Amino acid sequence: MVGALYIMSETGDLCLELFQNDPFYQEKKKLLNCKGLGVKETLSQELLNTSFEKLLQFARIPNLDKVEVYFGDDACNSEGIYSVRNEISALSWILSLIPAQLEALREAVTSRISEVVGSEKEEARVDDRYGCEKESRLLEWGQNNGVKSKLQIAQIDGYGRGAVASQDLRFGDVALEIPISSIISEEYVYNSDMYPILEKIDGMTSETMLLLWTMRERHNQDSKFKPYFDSLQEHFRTGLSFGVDGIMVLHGTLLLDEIMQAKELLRERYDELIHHLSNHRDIFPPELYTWEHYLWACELYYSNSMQIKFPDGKLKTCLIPVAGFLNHSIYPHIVKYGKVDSETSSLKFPLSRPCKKGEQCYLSYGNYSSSHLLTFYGFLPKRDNPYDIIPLGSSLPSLLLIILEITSIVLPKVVVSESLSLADVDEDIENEFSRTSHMLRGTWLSRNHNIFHYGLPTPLLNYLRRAHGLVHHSEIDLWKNLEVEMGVLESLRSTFDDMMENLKDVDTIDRANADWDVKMAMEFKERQRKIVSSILDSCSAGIKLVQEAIAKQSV
Ligand SMILES: C[S@@+](CC[C@H](N)C(=O)[O-])C[C@H]1O[C@@H](n2cnc3c(N)ncnc32)[C@H](O)[C@@H]1O
Repeated sequence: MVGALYIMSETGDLCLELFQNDPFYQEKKKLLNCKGLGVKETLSQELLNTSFEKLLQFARIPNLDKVEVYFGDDACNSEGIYSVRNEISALSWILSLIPAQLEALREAVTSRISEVVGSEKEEARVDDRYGCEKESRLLEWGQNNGVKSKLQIAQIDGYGRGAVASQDLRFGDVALEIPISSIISEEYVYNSDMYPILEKIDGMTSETMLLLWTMRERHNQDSKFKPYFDSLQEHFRTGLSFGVDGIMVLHGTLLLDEIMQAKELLRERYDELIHHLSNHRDIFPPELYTWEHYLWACELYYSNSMQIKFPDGKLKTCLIPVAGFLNHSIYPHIVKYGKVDSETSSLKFPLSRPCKKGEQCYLSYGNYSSSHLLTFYGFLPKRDNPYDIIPLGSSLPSLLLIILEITSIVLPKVVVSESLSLADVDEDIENEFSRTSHMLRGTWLSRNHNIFHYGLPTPLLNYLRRAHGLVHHSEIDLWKNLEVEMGVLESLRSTFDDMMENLKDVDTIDRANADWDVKMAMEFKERQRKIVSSILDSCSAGIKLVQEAIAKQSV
């Protein structure tokens, strides 16, 4: 629940409200205020059909996620759209809450959903040479086991297998429905001979039990899920399977450490598990529990499992036959799918935006960065990923060091607008993002490159200004302290200059003939370079703007 939208019974007016328990309540309140809106708004009954724009403006804000809140209004396009994801969430949120009697309004929202997406349509290039026999067998199994589908499975260029709409699908249509009985969940472990052994192992989680069950069940010729296991890939190509050459290419990126640490952790866990299972060879045959098989199962769960809420309220990690063919997109069709419908005892995948016959139907795996998608899913999104952020925290010690150095060498100089009391200042500081949650991303995603913005995120700039001793409350304070602005931009530029230096490739690799992991690592590094280079360009352009302003002031 991101906020409320309800009809007042006495007047029939529509009420909109941002909930106080929203984790970004203060930031969202500010964003609403910037648009001339309050945290509670009422749209009168008579004006309802004409005040659609106001309704949408409001609805976007409760539906912003952490990254969108952080980059704020600077990332909006000229029509006020923050992102396709946010726009779809806002529109489907409105649609899910406005009552049937407001027919004209419902129609306006539905038609806007199709418009948002109109520009994001992607043709699926189906590779007809691939027979899809295993996939057809799984679909047939699905049909016999109560799966209802409006999707076809095909081999799609650049995606492996994928799901294509077999008819025009509209907002709200259920593309896929899977009965609970066809979902692989922890229940199968509890009913197996493994459970009495596994439950006695300290720290054993239901996820690990299910993983160990899967490793054996995959080879069971009589398994209820045989067509599903047969349809899975022999090898997953995720970051966890990167070879030495691929890893070497990642030198200079934060991803290198992430992958190395993830692999080390998995190896440690495997060694511990094997130690426990070695006394039960009849139930855990050693040939099925090798490191290679364990890594395969981990990659299967990372790239194919879903977290599903069951009617008992429990969140369970599941493997979902047929739904496992849905690929991810930054502009997904299916966003809300994580809850079993207790009336039908099935999991439904409804559309949040239309999908035409023949188009690939995409799911949202989550708002993940490309480094996460590469490590755990083994792909990079086709287009710019707005979640490709460079976090400023423990993973970026050099920048933090500079920030801390700045804090300790510059004498605190507090600039407060006359009209503000000290209490206002404290509240303002507390409401900012905490030091550890600052981030940067490609500055081409911002439309504000003016002085004091530079395409860089405002919360970070404000944090750095404060580290330079400047607490400001209006642009006038910034104009009066242009030397602080200069210091902020120069320290950022110097940090990212170092980062760029580390991202340079030492050797030239023959990309066309390189292995899959080397190619992917090169592509990832190239994207990192593009982001860092845009930050450097913004710093340089900003420094020029500030220099010009200083020169003008001194005339
Ligand atoms: C749940 S499966 C989807 C079906 C998968 N394509 C297959 O052939 O089995 C997830 C895997 O699909 C691939 N995938 C998902 N989304 C993708 C995308 N946008 N681009 C490329 N590959 C994608 C990745 O290999 C990922 O690990």
